[in-house]
Amino acid sequence: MATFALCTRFLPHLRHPGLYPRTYQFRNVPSINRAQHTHTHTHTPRKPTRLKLPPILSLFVAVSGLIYYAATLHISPQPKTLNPQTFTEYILTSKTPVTTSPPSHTAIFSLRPVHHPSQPLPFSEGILSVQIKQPQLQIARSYTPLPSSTTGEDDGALRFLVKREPGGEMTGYLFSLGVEDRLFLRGPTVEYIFPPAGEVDKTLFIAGGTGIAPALQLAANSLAPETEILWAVRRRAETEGVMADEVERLVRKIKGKVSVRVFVDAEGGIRIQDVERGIEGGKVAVVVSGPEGFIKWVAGEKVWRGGREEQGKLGGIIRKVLERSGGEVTVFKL
Ligand SMILES: Cc1cc2nc3c(=O)[nH]c(=O)nc-3n(C[C@H](O)[C@H](O)[C@H](O)COP(=O)(O)OP(=O)(O)OC[C@H]3O[C@@H](n4cnc5c(N)ncnc54)[C@H](O)[C@@H]3O)c2cc1C
Repeated sequence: MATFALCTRFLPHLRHPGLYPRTYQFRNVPSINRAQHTHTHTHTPRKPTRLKLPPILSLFVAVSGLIYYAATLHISPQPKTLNPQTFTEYILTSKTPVTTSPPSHTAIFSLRPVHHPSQPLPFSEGILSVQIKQPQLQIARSYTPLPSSTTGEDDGALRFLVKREPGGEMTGYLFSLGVEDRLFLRGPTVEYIFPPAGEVDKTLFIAGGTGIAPALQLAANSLAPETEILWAVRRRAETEGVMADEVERLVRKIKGKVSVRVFVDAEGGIRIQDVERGIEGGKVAVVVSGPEGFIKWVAGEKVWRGGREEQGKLGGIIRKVLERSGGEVTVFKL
């Protein structure tokens, strides 16, 4: 979430499917969190035996091989359902502004896949994002699916809370689309792996603006016994209308596990005491998500090193709180 200027140009020649064996990718996740399985396999080489074939039979074998190769080119097409390598087709089913009065800069986009997915997305692993393509400019940007609004069968539908950026290349395109228009998505990427059961007593999620989308996704799926969300917004209207419904629905669904507090900038925003109270008592995983400036103010800035975005030093309000009162805390900047 951190970089609103992040831009992924397509490099199709580097995206050979064989190079990406996973059905989803990981980003910004310390490798220590990932299970590594290595197998050692000993093998005694056998003496090679050479097969001698008559010339006519060799020709037959070669031609059959060519025919098989040509045929398999047609029977192994690109996957049709969401995958990290290729873009798959979705249809925009609705585009609902968060509020109409006053008109809001944010809207919830609902998408349905053209091809029914064979398996659900791994929401229980961690916070997932997917990329949406802007076909004219050949760019893609990441967006965070909101938790599912249905309790029935998973039909692969995805919903996104998107803020329209003035002059934004992708959001200008998204907001210009109409219902029934086609979009192209790839992913998912796991942006943050949930701590295993029993590892934390609570998650404190500090979200700015559309950073509420990963906060709700985490609250709906993580194993932490409690999630407290501090949601900072420029205008209260961003938390009303369909977003108020969204938050209320989740709070009802996972009763007692999640609380959401709204902080409006003009009314003072998030204060140091709010963060202090949030990390009191037990082991707390703090996750921060929102625009670059917000992340810097809350937890210090993320840094780019060797073409990769890294966590950077802990700073901002959280550092001040920990220096003042201590605490058993891990911090992750999305
Ligand atoms: C993992 C992840 C998840 C995300 N999830 C969401 C989500 O759920 N919802 C959401 O709304 N966003 C999300 N984002 C942000 C999203 O990916 C886009 O960055 C965002 O929508 C803006 O894209 P854009 O192409 O419209 O804007 P851009 O064209 O990238 O522009 C962004 C802003 O910068 C300004 N700008 C651009 N270039 C310059 C320049 N050279 N000089 C000065 N100003 C400039 C533009 O005017 C605009 O105001 C996520 C990002 C990440 C990395």
